[in-house]
Amino acid sequence: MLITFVIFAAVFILGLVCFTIYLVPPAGKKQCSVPGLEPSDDKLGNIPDITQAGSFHEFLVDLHEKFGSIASFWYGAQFCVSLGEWKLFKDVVQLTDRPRSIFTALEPLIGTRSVRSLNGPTGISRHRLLSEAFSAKNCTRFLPEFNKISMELVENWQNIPKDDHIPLHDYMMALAIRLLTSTQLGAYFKVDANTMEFQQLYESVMADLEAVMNGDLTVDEKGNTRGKMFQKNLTAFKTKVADIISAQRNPRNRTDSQAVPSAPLLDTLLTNSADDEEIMCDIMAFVVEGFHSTGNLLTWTLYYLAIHPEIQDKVAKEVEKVFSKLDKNNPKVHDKDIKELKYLGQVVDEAIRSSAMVPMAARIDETKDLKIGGFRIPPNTAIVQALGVTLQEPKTFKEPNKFDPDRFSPEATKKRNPLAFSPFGIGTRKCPGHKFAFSETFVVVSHLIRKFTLTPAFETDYFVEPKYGLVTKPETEIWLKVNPRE
Ligand code: HEM
Repeated sequence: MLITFVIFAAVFILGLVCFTIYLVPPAGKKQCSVPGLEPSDDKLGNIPDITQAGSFHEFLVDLHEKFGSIASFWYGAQFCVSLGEWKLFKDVVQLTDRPRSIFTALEPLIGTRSVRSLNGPTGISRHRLLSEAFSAKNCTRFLPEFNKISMELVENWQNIPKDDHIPLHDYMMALAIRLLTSTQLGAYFKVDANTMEFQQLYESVMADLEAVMNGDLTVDEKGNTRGKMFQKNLTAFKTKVADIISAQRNPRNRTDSQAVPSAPLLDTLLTNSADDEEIMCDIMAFVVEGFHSTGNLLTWTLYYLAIHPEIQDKVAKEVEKVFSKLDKNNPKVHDKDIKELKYLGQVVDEAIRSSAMVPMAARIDETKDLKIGGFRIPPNTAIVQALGVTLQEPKTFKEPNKFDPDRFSPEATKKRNPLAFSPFGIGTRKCPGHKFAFSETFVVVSHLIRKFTLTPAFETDYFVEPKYGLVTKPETEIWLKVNPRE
C-alpha cells in the first residue's frame, strides 16, 4: 500500500515538474522565429551584453545592425523582441500595457503603483486623469511662470563677464527642475533652497538607478558602501516628497488659507487619492519623466545652436521678429508667439531626433499572440520600441548624424508618416508631457537667443558625446560663452 502511494506520488511530482518546464520555458529556449541573440548568461540573459555595449540604446543599435529591423534578446528571464523600424510600430500601436520586468530598476524610486507601472484599464484611466495637468490649456496658464523664470536667467547671464564660460547642462537642469516644480508641485517649491536640495537628492538617486538598468550596478551591491549610500539617498529623497505632499495638503485643508499656489498635478493627486503612498509614486514618476527629459532637451537644443552659428542666427532673426511686437521692457511670450516660432520648432524637433532623447519605450500583451512584421510573437513577450534607433535610421533620416532642421520643414514632414518621428512614444500611453516640454523649451530658448550669442568655450565642446540612459544626456559638461547679442 505504502509502496503504491510512494510510486504514485513520485509519478505525480515528476509529471508536475515536466508540466511546469513546459509552461515556463527556461531562458534560452527560443520563443519564436524572430532572429536574435541567445542569452549570454543563464540568469542575466543578455544584460551583460547591454553593460558591455555601454547602454541599452547602444545595445539595441548593435542588435538591429546585426539582425535587422526586428530582433530578439533576453533581459534576464524576460524574452524581448525589439522593433527598430517605424513601420513595425503600426502592428503594436493598439497595445497599452508595459512590461514590468524591463523597468524593475526604477521600482525602488517610483514604486509599483504609479501611472508608469499600472496596466489595464486602471493604467489608462490614471494616464488620462494625470495628463490633464499637462494639457494645452494648463500649459497656456504656465506661460507667465516660464517667462518669469527665463527672464531671471537672462538677468543672471547678463552679469557674467564677457568671454567667461558657463556650464550649460548644470544651468539647464537647475532651470528644468524650477520650471516643473513651480508650476506643478506647489507650495514647497516657493522656497529656492528646497528646490536645490530636491534636485541634488534626485540626481544622486537617479544616477544609481540608471546604473542598475544598464547592468553597471547590481542588487547584490546593496550591502556595500555604494549600496548603503544609495539607500540613504533614497530614504532622504522620499522624506522630501512626503514634505512636498504635506506642504500642499495642509494649507489646502485650512479654510482661512488663500496662500497655497495652484499646482495642477499635485492638486489632482490630492483630490483623487486618499493614499500618500500612491501620491508619492506618481510624483516620483512625473519627476523622473519630466525633469531629466526637459533639462536635457534644453541642453541639447542650445548645444546644437551653439555649434551651428548659421542656424542660431536664423533662429535669432525669427525670435527678433516675434519679440518686436512684444513689450520691449517686459517681453512675455504667449501662445500665438510660440505658433510663429516655426523654425525654432524645427530646431527643437531635430535636437530631439539627433540626441535620441528618450531611446526606448516598451509594451506587452500578457494574454494573446501578436503578429508583428509577419512574425508570430507569443504572449508575455516584451515588445521594445527602439525609438532611438528609428530616429536615426538612414532610410527615413538621410545622413542621420547631420544636424539639419530642414528635415522638419512643413514639406518634408508632410512626406513622412507621423509614426516615423515618435520621440514621445505611440498610442494611448504616449508621453503626457510633450506639450509642456515644447512650451517651456520655446519660451526659454527664445528669451536666451534673443539676448545672447552662444559659442562653445573650448575646442572639445564642439564634439560632445551623448550618454544614453532612460534619457540621453551629454557625457561631459558643455561649456559655453554667452556674450550679449549685438
Ligand atoms: C523631451 C521631452 C520628453 C520626451 C522625449 C518624453 C518621452 C517619453 C516617452 C518615450 C515615454 C514612454 C511612452 C510610451 O510608453 O509610449 C514617456 C512617458 C511618460 N512621460 Fe514623457 N517625455 C518628455 C517629457 C515629459 C514631461 C515634461 C513629462 C511631465 C512632466 C513627462 C511625463 C511622462 C510620464 C508620466 C510618462 C508615463 C506615462 C504613462 O505611463 O502612462 N514626459 N515620455
